[in-house]
Amino acid sequence: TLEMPTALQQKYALGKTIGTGVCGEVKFAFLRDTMEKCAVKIINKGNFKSEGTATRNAETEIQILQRIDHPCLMKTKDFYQTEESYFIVLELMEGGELYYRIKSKKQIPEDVAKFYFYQMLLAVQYLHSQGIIHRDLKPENVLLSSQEDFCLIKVTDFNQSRILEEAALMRTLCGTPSYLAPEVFTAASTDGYGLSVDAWSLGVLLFVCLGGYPPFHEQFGTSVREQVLRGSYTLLPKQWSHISEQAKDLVQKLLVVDPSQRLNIEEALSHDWLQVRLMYLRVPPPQAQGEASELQSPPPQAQGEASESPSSGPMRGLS
Ligand SMILES: C/C(=N\NC(=N)N)c1ccc2[nH]c(C(=O)Nc3ccc4cc[nH]c4c3)cc2c1
Repeated sequence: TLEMPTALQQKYALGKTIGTGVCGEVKFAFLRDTMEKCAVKIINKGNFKSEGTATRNAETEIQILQRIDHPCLMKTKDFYQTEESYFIVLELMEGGELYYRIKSKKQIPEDVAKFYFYQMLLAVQYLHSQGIIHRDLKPENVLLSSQEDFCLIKVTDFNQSRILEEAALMRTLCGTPSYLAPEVFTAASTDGYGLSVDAWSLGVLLFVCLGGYPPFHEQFGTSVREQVLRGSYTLLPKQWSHISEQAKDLVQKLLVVDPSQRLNIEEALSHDWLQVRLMYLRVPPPQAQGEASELQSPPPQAQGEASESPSSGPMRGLS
């Protein structure tokens, strides 16, 4: 059985396991004195093969979890550790993992997928502004705040994340640059690749939300590695025929093999698919020339958008 820190037991009552991952599980819990619900992610140190990287990853992750502050990123409420495990207390996301929402619903309605994807973009835009590459964006690491379709999402699991080693890169650039390879200047981090890896993963996430199946999968013949390296995927008509051209355009501009040609987060946020169009601005058909475009009275709930200009910026209220 798992040895729990007494301090954790005193402060929190732990309940059943609500999620299991590669490196641990998530348990339901509540704060004893306020009965506030939360989730405890238990990360086993033991099953880390190479002692070195794992502990460094975990330390980086804890550092990131305690440092980030954004509505679409999971924040740590408390942290404990024992010899063999880390215990991270987090906000409880009642809707569970996006992974199960996709699994049960197959395809997510396009406007719901847009709402989720917009929040993922804001979360990753914030991470990148903090010099953090997530590197492991997948449906298991996107959590939903409720069972509702239009709910808030939070991105989590920074185990693979890297903080751009500005310092290391600066030290490198201090030396004589004449022997430095070009990619060292362009690499946003010392690992030789940059922020663009997250844009690719977001493309895969958007594909799965809209299409209900993954773009790259071992059942499609060649190895997933081959499919990814070639950027070869198929938009099956059955699933994609009713998806808008703009949504497909955004997916295709993210799933680009050459990172320099791939959309970055800012460009994705400015893509047409994510701009809010005034749904109720009706322009008369061409033959009715001269007639001013009439503005129907907006539906009550859209009141807030009434003031937006037709080419309004991205969805407001979340950024
Ligand atoms: C911080 C972290 N991972 N870090 C590492 N793997 N090193 C992580 C990963 C996955 C996670 N999943 C959750 C989480 O709240 N999951 C979850 C799963 C199922 C249900 C059902 C209702 N609420 C749920 C929440 C928190 C969480 C934190």
